Amino acid sequence: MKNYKIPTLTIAGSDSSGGAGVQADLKTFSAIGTYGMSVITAITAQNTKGVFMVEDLSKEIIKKQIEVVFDDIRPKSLKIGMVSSEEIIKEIAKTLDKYKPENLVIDPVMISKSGYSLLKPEAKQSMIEYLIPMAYIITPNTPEAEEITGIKIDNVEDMKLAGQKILELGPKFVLMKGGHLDGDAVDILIGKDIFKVYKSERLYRKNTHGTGCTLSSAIAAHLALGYDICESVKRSKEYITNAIRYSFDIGSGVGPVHHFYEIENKKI
Ligand SMILES: Nc1ncnc2c1ncn2[C@@H]1O[C@H](COP(=O)(O)OP(=O)(O)OP(=O)(O)O)[C@@H](O)[C@H]1O
Ligand SMILES: Cc1ncc(CO)c(N)n1
Repeated sequence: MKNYKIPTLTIAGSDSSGGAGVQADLKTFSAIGTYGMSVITAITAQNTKGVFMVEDLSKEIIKKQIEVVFDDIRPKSLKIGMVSSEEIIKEIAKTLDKYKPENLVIDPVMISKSGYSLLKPEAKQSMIEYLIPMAYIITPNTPEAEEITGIKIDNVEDMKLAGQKILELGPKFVLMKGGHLDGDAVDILIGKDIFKVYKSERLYRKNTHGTGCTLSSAIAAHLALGYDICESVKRSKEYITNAIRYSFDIGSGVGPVHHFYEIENKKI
């Protein structure tokens, strides 16, 4: 059930076109029905056609945003999206370590759909070392899982293998996203005693900007509302599938998914 007074937080980059990053996260929190807050790590000059410029914020202002939010409105869940440099990753890990947050969802953002690198290559190792072990759940797509594990992923069997290897890095759960493979959109949830497959039909849509951001923030919102991990992933998978189903043309490139499909399709 929605509860707009339950605080959820995103720590991520800003997408000026509103389809991905912090903007997608806040829309998702609102659509699922929680109170959304944001710590911005970087500004991207981005639209539906691509990413044109990126500027990181200083580690000092990132740290301060986290501290003032936690000291005043402790989130019930949070997600981490774009964190581009080693310096920023270390600062976030150090700052969060003080607060021992529950329900930390990590979306290990590396490359935008349009091919722009959002994580500096040399920062990958610090993400593996400092951030991934803190995660309650991490949600890599297949190229990200390949980068993290070195395993080439061509099918569901490879996804399972890579997922197990990521689990050994320390997160409680791994959700391997299969959106980049052919056929049905199959995601796999792996934990010490959990193995679950979430399958949806593949939707042939042009407008898929922000799918990964939206799924991870939907999981964070559902966890904050008190659903367990399996139910949170199930509901979030349904949400992203419908958001893709009702995605729409805005701008001339890859448009956004529809965060508020439920409201728009409801007869008033
Ligand atoms: N064409 C599709 N039809 C149905 N579901 C899809 C499709 N593409 C992706 N998904 C689902 O959307 C969710 C996000 O997966 P995806 O692999 O696209 O994430 P991502 O690559 O991290 O996204 P982004 O490019 O925004 O970073 C997953 O649940 C995936 O199965
Ligand atoms: C700011 C931002 N974060 C994440 C993504 C996902 O690819 C994006 N395109 N932009």
